[in-house]
Amino acid sequence: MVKICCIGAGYVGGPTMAVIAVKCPAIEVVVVDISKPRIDAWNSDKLPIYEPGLDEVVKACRGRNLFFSTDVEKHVAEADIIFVSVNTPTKTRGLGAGKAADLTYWESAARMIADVSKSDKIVVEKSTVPVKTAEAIEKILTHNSKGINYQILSNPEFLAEGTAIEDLFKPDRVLIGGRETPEGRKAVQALKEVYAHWVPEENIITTNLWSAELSKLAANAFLAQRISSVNAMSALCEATGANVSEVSYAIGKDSRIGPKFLNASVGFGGSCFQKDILNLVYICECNGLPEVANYWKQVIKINDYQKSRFVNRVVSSMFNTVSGKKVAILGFAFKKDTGDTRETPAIDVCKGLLGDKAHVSIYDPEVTEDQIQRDLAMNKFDWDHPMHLQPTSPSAIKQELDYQKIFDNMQKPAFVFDGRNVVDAEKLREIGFIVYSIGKPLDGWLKDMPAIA
Ligand SMILES: NC(=O)c1ccc[n+]([C@@H]2O[C@H](COP(=O)([O-])OP(=O)(O)OC[C@H]3O[C@@H](n4cnc5c(N)ncnc54)[C@H](O)[C@@H]3O)[C@@H](O)[C@H]2O)c1
Ligand SMILES: O=c1ccn([C@@H]2O[C@H](COP(=O)(O)OP(=O)(O)O[C@H]3O[C@H](CO)[C@@H](O)[C@H](O)[C@H]3O)[C@@H](O)[C@H]2O)c(=O)[nH]1
Repeated sequence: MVKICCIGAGYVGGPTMAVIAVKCPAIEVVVVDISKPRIDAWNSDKLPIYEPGLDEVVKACRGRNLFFSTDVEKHVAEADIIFVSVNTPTKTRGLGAGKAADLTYWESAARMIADVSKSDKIVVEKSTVPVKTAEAIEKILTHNSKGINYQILSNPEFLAEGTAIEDLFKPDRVLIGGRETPEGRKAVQALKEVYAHWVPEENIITTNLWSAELSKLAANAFLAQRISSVNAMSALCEATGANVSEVSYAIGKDSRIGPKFLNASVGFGGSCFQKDILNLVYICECNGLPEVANYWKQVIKINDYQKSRFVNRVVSSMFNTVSGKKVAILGFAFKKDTGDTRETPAIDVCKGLLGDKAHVSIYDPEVTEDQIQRDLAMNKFDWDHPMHLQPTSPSAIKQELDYQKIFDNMQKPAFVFDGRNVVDAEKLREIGFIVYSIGKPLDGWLKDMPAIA
């Protein structure tokens, strides 16, 4: 029986391994993590992450050929294929701080693999890493190899949160990069055979290591760039009376552009886009390509602009101050169908409003109050380190929450600011609200109160 061990039981490690286990009953899959609470949760009825369809998949194979354990070394030693799916956050200090990927967790996983292995291993990079990381990992492993043969593969993950199970069941493509040597090709083939249990062969792409590593960063950069492009248009729409939804629809009908990822928003969030673009920018700078670095940096600048433009719109429309005013925030995670708050634009919006002394009440059905408190107290980039390294919840910014706000109970004029273009603006206007929708023709009130980002 082939044995797979995945280091890192997070948003990627948990769902990807559960899907491998359910699709390959003859393979034993063990997911290991240094975080005991996380592993306990994977072994309980309340899984540590919320993803539609995940519960069913885990229940179908947990205890059969899918296991979750903190006994990291034992399972790594026994495995034939080791996936490494640990976090690769943005560095907060030292060389490349604020841009480069922090490979501390990756390096310690690699050193541990070198320490405990007694048989040949295929080591798969599942985490998103800078180009050439495989070379560094190879050095760590072979330097301490004790005659063991290691093959490093890059197999980046393209799942999106909220649709992880759907994406894993039917991936647009699976990408596997490996060394162009006989041993490298054999390792690529072994991993290909795992995916071939359910992914059509033509959707499994094989490349060299560096192409696979770079393709992951490039895919995220292209996706984020589309959002920044449409968000940049949304500002122009507001200034001209055009409607961004109509513009998106019209351009998306061009088959060369396509309709997806053209929804204007308060800005993209999530643990990947910003981190991976910053990483790309850093790699460009390190390779003496400042023009290319600046090009991609602009995607993040527009995203920051969009978030502050939204806050400024809120503040300016309420007579240039929200001090003492009650603002209800509906939704805090970075997108629907997830409880993940990493880099959610809601943090920037709430911090902007709190900075102007608003009284903020926040509700999200998938996010705990404790998590929201922690997010609003944390410094930029600190969120993507394992939970046990994060500060515990403070009480300083705790405010009374009130979910009962309806028009009749609100002070007038009453406002709704829609950062996702999800409310029925016309209906709300009929009730009497002043409504701001990103990139849509402005209500008279908002036109008279120009917001400067
Ligand atoms: N979240 C996504 O949607 C997504 C999608 C594609 C790729 N990625 C990439 O996948 C990687 C993991 O992302 P994630 O969202 O799953 O992160 P995560 O923080 O949810 O999970 C990472 C886990 O690794 C564990 N860990 C860290 N060091 C360890 C060690 N030495 N030994 C054992 N366990 C260790 C942590 O405790 C944590 O539980 C990142 O590189 C990310 O960029 C994420
Ligand atoms: O038209 C759109 C589409 C998305 N978003 C926002 O963009 C962010 C990211 O959304 P999405 O890409 O759906 O979720 P992620 O889980 O961050 O997935 C991205 O990041 C993952 C981690 O690398 C990759 O694996 C996925 O392919 C890539 O889509 C969210 O805040 C969305 O609200 C928009 O504002 N407008």
